[in-house]
Amino acid sequence: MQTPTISAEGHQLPTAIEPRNPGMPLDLDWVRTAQANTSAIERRAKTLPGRRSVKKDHQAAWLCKAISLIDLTTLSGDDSEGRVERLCAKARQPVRADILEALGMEGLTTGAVCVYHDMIETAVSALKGTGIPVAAVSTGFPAGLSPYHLRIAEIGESVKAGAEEIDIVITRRHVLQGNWQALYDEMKEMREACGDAHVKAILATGELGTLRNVARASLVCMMAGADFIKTSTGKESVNATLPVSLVMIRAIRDYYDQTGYRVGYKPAGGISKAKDALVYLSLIKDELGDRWLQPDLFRFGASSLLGDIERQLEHHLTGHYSAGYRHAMG
Ligand SMILES: O=C[C@H](O)COP(=O)(O)O
Repeated sequence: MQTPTISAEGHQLPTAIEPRNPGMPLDLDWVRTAQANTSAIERRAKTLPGRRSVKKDHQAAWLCKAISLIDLTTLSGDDSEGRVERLCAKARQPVRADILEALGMEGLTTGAVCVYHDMIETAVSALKGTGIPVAAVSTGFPAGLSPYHLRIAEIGESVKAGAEEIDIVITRRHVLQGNWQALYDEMKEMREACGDAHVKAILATGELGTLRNVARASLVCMMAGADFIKTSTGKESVNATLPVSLVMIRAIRDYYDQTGYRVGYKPAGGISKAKDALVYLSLIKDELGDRWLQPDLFRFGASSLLGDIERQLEHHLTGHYSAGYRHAMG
């Protein structure tokens, strides 16, 4: 991979902001013919971690790129204002100042901060003036089984509290029962409730049974206007995986080919190692191209990835990498 160019602000906004995905009528023929060749997908996914695709000279730049794409997350029952303020301080300055200075990356920030509704106001106030958006998980996260009208109302409350991005959870039952109309209607109403806020549709892929269901649910959510599709809440027993990512990324590519609209991708849950983040970036570059390696089209949902990236950047300056990282970097 070539060295990414990162602006002083750390946010690599595209020169021309494109229109958001407006969605389209539900196309059941397209949904029902969407397939996922499980064995081919799994074969390809197995080859990804071993690929040596980032040149050593470019390592630090790619790690900084990964930082700029993190939705720095805390989603715990014991979250407090103090914890969220510390998280926001980390989002504003993700890595030690001397490291950023040595790398010429002053001003680098994470892509966003992601919290529960109750912590939105704290996060908005801690991030004031930085341009870092607050994302809120919503709609009865993580199971999404609270009364429907309350799930819709929760979105409005979070937008009112200052969230610029809303991570909704879909009703898994609609996918498992093949009730694509119900999934479409739900997603569309949630999208509308977000108003100007961007909406990320969490599919909870670990609970959808098959890769084919993942492909179909991805398409339906995009048809209903999702700005991003996201793998997981981080609370399922299986969260982001490479096979699931391949299926979702290819659904995004098909949707772009058919409609001309770019939908973003957010793998989330269990991504905690710098070397894994680099595998994801390389996958996105291969399958979707450089345009998707921007914070408006790609995010990592992660609570502990930043710590490992910071360690690897420290080692970059001293020349001591961990074995796994060295292997991923080639
Ligand atoms: O959306 C983000 C995930 O909940 C974060 O999961 P994680 O704690 O495994 O990084």
